Amino acid sequence: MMIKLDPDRPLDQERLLAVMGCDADAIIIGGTQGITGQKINDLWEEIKPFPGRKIIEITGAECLVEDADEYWVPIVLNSTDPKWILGAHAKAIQQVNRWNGLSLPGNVFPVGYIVLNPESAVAVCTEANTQIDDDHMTGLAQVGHLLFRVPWIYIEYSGSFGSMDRLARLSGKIPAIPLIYGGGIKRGWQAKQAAQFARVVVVGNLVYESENLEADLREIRHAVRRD
Ligand SMILES: CC(C)=CCC/C(C)=C/CC/C(C)=C/CC/C(C)=C/CC/C(C)=C/CC/C(C)=C/CC/C(C)=C/COP(=O)(O)OP(=O)(O)O
Ligand SMILES: O=P(O)(O)OC[C@@H](O)CO
Repeated sequence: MMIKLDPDRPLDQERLLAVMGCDADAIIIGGTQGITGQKINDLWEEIKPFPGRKIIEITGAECLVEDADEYWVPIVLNSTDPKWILGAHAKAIQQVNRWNGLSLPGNVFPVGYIVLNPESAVAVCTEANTQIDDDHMTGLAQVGHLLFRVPWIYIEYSGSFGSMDRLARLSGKIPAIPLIYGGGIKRGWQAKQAAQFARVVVVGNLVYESENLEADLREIRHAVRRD
């Protein structure tokens, strides 16, 4: 289980402690809307003192904070606008080159998103084609992982619990491709289903909406535990 924190949403101390104490495999900082360097920095400073793996999802040059364990760079494989596949990246990397020379640190990894909830901000922002059929989705995952060598394919239903039948069919066709699932995980049974087909399950909105976050995260953690 990984937890995605949104720099654009306030997180009180109690929630922060529940997140940092729930034995997540990693904490990801990332989001689509209202992201500024200041907000990323503020959240980073809050989570930095805690042990555990911390990942920054880079959606622009302003997201660069130092000392993260990993930096994930999203590529929206089903975007209809090349900007979100490589255009924004080409611009941002030139800016990074100016600060950091021509090489990228070894802990920067692309992540191939397939965005499937048409109502989500990320689908709207990237003009994702969310109406793809199973074969198309499989092809995108294969191109991402086998051809572009993207280490992770992220099945993104952000804001809604997605189709586990689809996820099962996808993972059945391409069992060797490491999948991340995110979207609408609120209960243990949902996380357990998703974890049957995806190596990583991501929890997002629940962090801000749960009325008993510590217990909810414990339930989800327990549901996805593989040992
Ligand atoms: C020294 C040092 C720190 C070095 C680091 C160097 C480094 C990391 C260099 C990277 C350089 C590089 C190539 C950067 C590219 C940056 C860039 C412009 C990427 C574009 C990313 C992209 C496709 C963005 C659009 C889509 C998007 C926002 C994806 C984010 C992930 C996502 C699905 C979020 C969902 O958010 P959420 O808010 O939960 O959901 P809603 O949709 O409901 O809002
Ligand atoms: O906020 P939720 O719907 O849990 O989604 C989590 C994550 O996949 C968002 O990128």
